[in-house]
Amino acid sequence: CSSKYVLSALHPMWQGPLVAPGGNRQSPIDIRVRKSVFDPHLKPLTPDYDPGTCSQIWNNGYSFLVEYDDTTDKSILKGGPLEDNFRLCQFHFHWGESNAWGSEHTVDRRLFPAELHMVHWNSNKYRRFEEAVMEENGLAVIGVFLKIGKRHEGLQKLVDALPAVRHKDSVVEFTRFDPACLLPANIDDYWTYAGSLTTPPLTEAVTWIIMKQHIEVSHDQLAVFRSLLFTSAEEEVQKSMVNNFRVQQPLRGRTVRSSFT
Ligand SMILES: NS(=O)(=O)c1ccco1
Ligand SMILES: [Zn+2]
Repeated sequence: CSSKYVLSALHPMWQGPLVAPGGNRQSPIDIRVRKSVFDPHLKPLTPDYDPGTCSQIWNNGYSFLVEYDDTTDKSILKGGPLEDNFRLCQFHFHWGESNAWGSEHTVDRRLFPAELHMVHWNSNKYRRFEEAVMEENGLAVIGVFLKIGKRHEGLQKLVDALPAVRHKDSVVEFTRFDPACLLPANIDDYWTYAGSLTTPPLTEAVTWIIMKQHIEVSHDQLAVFRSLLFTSAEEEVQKSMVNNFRVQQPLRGRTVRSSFT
C-alpha cells in the first residue's frame, strides 16, 4: 500500500510535533476498563483477508511494515464499530528494548512488551490511503497486544524474513502471509475509540479497535524484532530499532466503548 508516503518522513525519534496542533483526539491512550461504556449495538468484527495480496516487508526507519496490495477490495475489514468497508494496507508493530514495556496503548496502565497494528482505509469513501489518512473517518486500525510465552508458529515466517530488512529503507518481497493468523482467537471482545495515527502525520483519522485478548510470541521471536536497526546501511553509528512507541496522549473527554460487559 502507499503508506510509504505517510511514513517515509520518519526519523527514529521523529522530530515531528509531540502533539498534533489542536489535537483533542490523539493516540495512544490508557484504556480505563471501568470507565469504558458497553455498547450493545457494536457488531462482531468481520475481517476477510486474502493472503495473495501480501506483497513486501519494508523497514521505514521506525518499524517494519508488511504491506498489502490495496488496489482492490480483496483484504477487507467490516463490522464492529465500522459503517463502511475498510481495505488492509499494512501491518506493523511497536516494541520495547525489554519485555517490561513496548506497547502504545495500555489497559489500566498495564504495559505489554509489544503491540500489533493492522492499518485499513475506508474504500467506500476514498480512493487511496493518502486521501483517507487526512479524513475524520478515513482509517481503522486493529490493535493487538503481544505477551511473551509460547512461540507463535504463524509469526515465524515473518521473523525469518526480518534479517533481510535489517537496515532503514530496505525492502524484501514477502508473499502469501495471512494476517488473520496474528489475530487472537476471540475477536468479539474489543474496545473502540476515536483517535489518531501514533506516528507522523498524527492525523485524527483513526477508529481504533483494540482487542481484549492478547496473542503470545516467544522471547526469541521478539528478540529478532530488536535486531532490526533504525539506521540505514550507510550510517556510521547503527541504532537498534527498539522503544518505537509514542507517549500516551490525554483522553480529552473521549469515551472508550466496549463490545463486551
Ligand atoms: N502507528 S499507527 O498504526 O497509528 C500508524 C499507521 C500509519 C502511521 O501511523
Ligand atoms: Zn502503529
